[in-house]
Amino acid sequence: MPEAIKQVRIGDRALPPAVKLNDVSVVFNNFTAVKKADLEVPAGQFLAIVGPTGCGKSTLLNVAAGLLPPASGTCEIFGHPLSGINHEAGYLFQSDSLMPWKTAIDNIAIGLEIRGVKRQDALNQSREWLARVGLQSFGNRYPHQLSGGQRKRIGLAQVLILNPKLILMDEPFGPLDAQTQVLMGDLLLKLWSRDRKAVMFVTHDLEEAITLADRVIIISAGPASHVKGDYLINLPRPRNLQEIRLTTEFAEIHRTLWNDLKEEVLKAYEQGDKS
Ligand SMILES: Nc1ncnc2c1ncn2[C@@H]1O[C@H](COP(=O)(O)OP(=O)(O)OP(=O)(O)O)[C@@H](O)[C@H]1O
Repeated sequence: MPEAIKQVRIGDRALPPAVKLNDVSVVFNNFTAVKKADLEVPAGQFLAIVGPTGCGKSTLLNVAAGLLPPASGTCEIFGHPLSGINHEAGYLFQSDSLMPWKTAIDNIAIGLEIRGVKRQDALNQSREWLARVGLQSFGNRYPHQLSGGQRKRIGLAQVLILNPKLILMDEPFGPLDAQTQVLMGDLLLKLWSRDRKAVMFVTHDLEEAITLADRVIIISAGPASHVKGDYLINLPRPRNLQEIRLTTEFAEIHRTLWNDLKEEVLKAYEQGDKS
């Protein structure tokens, strides 16, 4: 196994993890989507979850978000059992969550206003976030007047302005073209490295997972998915996502993880052929 990765042992850390899934199973009607999954995300860790289509990546994220109660097993957030919505978490999903009738600056400010922050203070903070995501001169535009990548940047600011202790992302850059995906990844890492919140980042893209994350877990093909592989990624930070893909270390990590993932992808295809 290359030096830049190593297998992770779960359960030997001192601080309460941001997320701890213990023996979690999720059942939809009679279909067991996830079976007895164990997973810890330590505070401050950027964790990427990869696996073949339909393996249960979003399901695990939805359990951590408190949107989906497990049929059995437990979910703890920073050491406390989760019941109902996870209020420590901010979410960024594949689809835009911007309000079409509000300008960019108002879309970013809305979460603070809902929390009772005075409008002027919320707008001032929103302006700072517009600058951080490189859109300072786009504050008065409505979502339909922005590109897909610009809308994503507003969405990112909308989440981060609320300063969540945990960030949950479900293929957030999936709909973007390849170049914009890389630029968004660089921006995400730049913002994340300021205060290193815990992140659960779901993606089907192994390259994206390795370049962004401190740790990558591989989920087995469904049904009854579980955590199959768990790897720490010791690539140096700060990272330039375009350049890091060209390194020997990246190639070695990719080869190792792909060997693990490939089998599950093939299983998922076979199951798809039979259905
Ligand atoms: N509400 C639901 N009712 C019934 N089955 C569901 C429901 N939500 C998800 N599933 C099933 O559970 C399994 C896991 O779904 P999930 O969306 O978590 O997979 P995923 O790994 O995120 O997939 P993808 O990469 O394609 O987005 C799939 O077989 C899916 O069809």
